[in-house]
Amino acid sequence: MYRPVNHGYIEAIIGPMYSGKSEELIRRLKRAKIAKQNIVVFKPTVDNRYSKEDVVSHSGDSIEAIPINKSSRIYDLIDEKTQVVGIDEVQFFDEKIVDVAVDLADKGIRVIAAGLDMDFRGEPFGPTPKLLAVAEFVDKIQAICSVCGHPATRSQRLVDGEPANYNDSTIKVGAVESYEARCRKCHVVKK
Ligand SMILES: Nc1ncnc2c1ncn2[C@@H]1O[C@H](COP(=O)(O)OP(=O)(O)O)[C@@H](O)[C@H]1O
Ligand SMILES: Cc1cn([C@H]2C[C@H](O)[C@@H](COP(=O)(O)O)O2)c(=O)[nH]c1=O
Ligand SMILES: [Zn+2]
Repeated sequence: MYRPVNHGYIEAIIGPMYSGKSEELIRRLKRAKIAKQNIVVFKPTVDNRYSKEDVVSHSGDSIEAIPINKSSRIYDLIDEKTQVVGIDEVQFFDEKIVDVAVDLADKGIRVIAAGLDMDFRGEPFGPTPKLLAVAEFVDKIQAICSVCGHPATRSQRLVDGEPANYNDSTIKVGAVESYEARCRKCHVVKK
């Protein structure tokens, strides 16, 4: 039977909240498992929303993951048998996550990273833009705008039901109580 040799590359799955990034990450990782690939999945410790240990989508799909607070920890937690590395919420990692992803791909590992491309202001979020530049494959996916039903590319942060202020802190873990998916036209940031 034909078995391809390991060939490393970086796959990025990006888009706003609720666009299906985690679902797609989980789908690819579960298929890699079916192919008997050795996988290790990471998430940032700050993301304790649905679970501390698992990657969990808004629709309830999940896969076991290792929470870490520093990208270099990945080296301690993989071994020579690791063939696929999954990373969720990549926007929350330090900038070194890009070098780690490149290094793993150079070593023949398939790296699949999912995360927000933009913060609630509609501005590039953390290390995601750099990761896109070095990725072989980028899937930018959309949610459904909660206002008009068109494809949503932005994450609307709401504070007491009102659009958040531009000067709010960038990181605020949350889901439906604080965020909606919106299109460019319906996205509002108070300045
Ligand atoms: N506005 C929306 N647009 C699309 N899907 C939504 C929306 N609100 C909730 N969902 C749900 O979110 C799921 C995607 O969740 P998830 O993979 O966790 O997204 P992401 O990781 O991009 O935030 C969809 O399959 C759907 O069930
Ligand atoms: C837009 C935006 C989001 N966040 C947080 C909110 C959630 O905890 C995650 C995104 O999760 P998802 O899997 O993509 O739904 O990020 C934030 O901290 N700051 C922001 O600007
Ligand atoms: Zn809209």
